[in-house]
Amino acid sequence: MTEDLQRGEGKPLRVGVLGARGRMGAQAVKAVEASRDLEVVAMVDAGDSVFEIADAGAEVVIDFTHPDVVMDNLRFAVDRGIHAVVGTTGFTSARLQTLRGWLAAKPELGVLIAPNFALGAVLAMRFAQQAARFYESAEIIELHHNRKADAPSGTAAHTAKLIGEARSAAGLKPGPDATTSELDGARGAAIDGVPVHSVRLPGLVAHEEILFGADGETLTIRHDSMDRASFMPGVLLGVRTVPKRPGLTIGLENVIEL
Ligand SMILES: NC(=O)C1=CN([C@@H]2O[C@H](COP(=O)(O)OP(=O)(O)OC[C@H]3O[C@@H](n4cnc5c(N)ncnc54)[C@H](O)[C@@H]3O)[C@@H](O)[C@H]2O)C=CC1
Ligand SMILES: O=C(O)C1=N[C@H](C(=O)O)C[C@H](O)C1
Repeated sequence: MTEDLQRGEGKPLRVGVLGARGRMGAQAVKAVEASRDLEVVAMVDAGDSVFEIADAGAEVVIDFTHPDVVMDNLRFAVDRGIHAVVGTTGFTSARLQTLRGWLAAKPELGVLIAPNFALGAVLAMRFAQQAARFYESAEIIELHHNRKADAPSGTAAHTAKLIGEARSAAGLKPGPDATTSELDGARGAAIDGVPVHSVRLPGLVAHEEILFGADGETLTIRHDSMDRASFMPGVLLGVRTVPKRPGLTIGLENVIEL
């Protein structure tokens, strides 16, 4: 059965891409264009008018832009009743609260925010969440290309939050750590009690290592995206699913149902 028939409409879903000339946006445009059941109707980047998205009749918008502009983009999409699939980072709990408020006025609308669209990264986060209750001590190292705008990565921040929540649910506190003298930044940034270390190097794409330690053993969970192609199946799944998922969904794991 073709994807068109699966949608039961025979008409491709109309997609607008924000950040269309960026590293991720450009790949997303290609991936959507290669899908028979989807159609790119607007490509918008910095300096273009966001109104092009609405004027073109986009039903879903994909956002891979910048943490500084993503909330304005979402405000625009929600106001105009356009579903959104968001890969851009920078979602604090205050931002998510604001977004939930906007969506309350549009109960039919779906917004999916995924810290990472790569299947392996989603699995790594899930495995880390499962391991967290068995280990008091955990640290994260995230490694990315040197053009990345933000640190730590959205994926690392989300992973740390999942570990923190799993530990609290199990009644665990962060494990003993005798280091009392340190150069600023040497132990990374603490997120929910988990130290997160960021590496930026040309040659890298997107990588994460989650390390757990206990007496006499360590457990390392590692994921590597060597190519941005790794994100595209997740992005396409998000685009096809979001019109059927009203409200705010955070994390691709809720769409794949691991
Ligand atoms: N969730 C995921 O799986 C992934 C998320 N990301 C995130 O996606 C975001 C973008 O990453 P890259 O593509 O590597 O960055 P990039 O810098 O290559 O692309 C961003 C693009 O957005 C454009 N832009 C800036 N302001 C805009 C606006 N107001 N309207 C439309 N376009 C605008 C820029 O001109 C640029 O072309 C980052 O936050 C990054 O962390 C990146 C890879 C995977
Ligand atoms: O900027 C990137 O490249 C990536 N950003 C996302 C993040 O911050 O977690 C996802 C992935 O790590 C690639």
